[in-house]
Amino acid sequence: MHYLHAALSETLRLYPAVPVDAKICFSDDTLPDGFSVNKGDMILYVPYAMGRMKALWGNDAEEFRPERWLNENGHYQPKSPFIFTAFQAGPRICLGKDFAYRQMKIFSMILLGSCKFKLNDESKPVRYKTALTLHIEGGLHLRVHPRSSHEATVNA
Ligand code: HEM
Repeated sequence: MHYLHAALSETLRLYPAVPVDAKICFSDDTLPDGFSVNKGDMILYVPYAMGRMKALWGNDAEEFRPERWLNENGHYQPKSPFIFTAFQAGPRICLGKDFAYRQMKIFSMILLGSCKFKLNDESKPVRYKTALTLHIEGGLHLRVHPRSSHEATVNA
């Protein structure tokens, strides 16, 4: 379960469901790095870009590597929500975060435990379309094969 939690976090790090998020300043302020903002300014933070920054994730930032979330005992280690911003951070952090992880785990276990998924066309690159939420351009076309009962038991 630790590895699955890590794999889901790694997926959201590289492909955050909310890739860009806007805020409006309520008052004039100075950010921690000295940058000044004025009342009414719109500020954007970009989880899609932050999830790929080498300064935050190291030189392998663009690699899908769930192990980066695990300690030496294979236990999941959460990152600061100010670094892993897929669910936002601070007092307005996503209220459904734990519920979302639970849903994703239940779906992954049921689907991956009973079926194998392959891209319909391995030669066709999967492209993303950034909008309010992250979409796959044209959808993701898959071939789904049921696992044999033996495989399902071994992998359970
Ligand atoms: C992978 C799934 C999800 C992701 C990536 C996600 C991400 C986010 C983000 C980025 C925000 C901040 C939006 C903003 O204020 O600008 C947010 C807010 C929120 N989310 Fe989620 N969310 C997910 C699933 C859910 C689920 C399943 C629920 C409810 C069951 C939920 C309930 C909420 C609520 C109520 C807020 C508003 C919190 C507030 O403004 O105080 N989310 N979410």
